[in-house]
Amino acid sequence: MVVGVLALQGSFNEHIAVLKRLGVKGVEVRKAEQLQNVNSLIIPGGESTTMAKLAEYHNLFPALREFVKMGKPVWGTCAGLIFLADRATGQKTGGQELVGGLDCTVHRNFFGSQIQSFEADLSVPDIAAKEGGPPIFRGVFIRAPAILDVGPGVEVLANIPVSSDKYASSDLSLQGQKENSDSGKEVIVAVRQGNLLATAFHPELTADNRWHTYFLKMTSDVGEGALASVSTPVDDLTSNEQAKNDLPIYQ
Ligand SMILES: NC(=O)CC[C@H](N)C(=O)O
Repeated sequence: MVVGVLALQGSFNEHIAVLKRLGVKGVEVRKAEQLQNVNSLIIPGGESTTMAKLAEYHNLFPALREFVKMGKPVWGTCAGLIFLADRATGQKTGGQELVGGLDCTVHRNFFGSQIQSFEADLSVPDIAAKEGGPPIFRGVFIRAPAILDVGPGVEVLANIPVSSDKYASSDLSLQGQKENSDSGKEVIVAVRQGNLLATAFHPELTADNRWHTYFLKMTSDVGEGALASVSTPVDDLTSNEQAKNDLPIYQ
């Protein structure tokens, strides 16, 4: 199994490091033809406008769309989620080209600027049921997007509560979003739609491999034969501070 990681900009090295930890070959993808040699693709976090400009420059969009249409597994983290969304709000003037395929509306900078980045515990029972370990996952949100609405074919994997002022200023109140049990408001931060997986946060910056092992199983389900044994150590689920400190500052 070979997993491609779009390597135009952003945290592609961190994803490749996790794949290596799991004994899987991760290859940097910068050209359309390289997509022919990978079973699945991770689109990393970074800065989606910059990434889109680079993808346009390298004429990657047609090949990326084709890859999605062929039913190959694609996982977008953060800026990668924005890439996969059919609809985006909060874009820079003129917007940006998207790969699309994921029936949802994403708000590019829902949680605010760089200094409003944060970490939070997320309840993701579906992934824990498949990958083992506790139902709580650490979410590292760096200038993160959020999903404002999803189509009927999209499975919501994780939500996060948001303050009522944030909620009121985001047009969500107009869209009849779900209220959680404490009668607070919440937004969607992880989804799956068939071959597409998307997270608004950065699992590659934690020591918890379960999002990656889940994606590798999506890859082996589609690809050739059984997945080489992939371990899921769940004894140390703390954030990888070093990896986070090494991240470039997104603008
Ligand atoms: N960490 C990230 O990938 C941030 C994404 C950023 N909000 C963007 O628009 O691209």
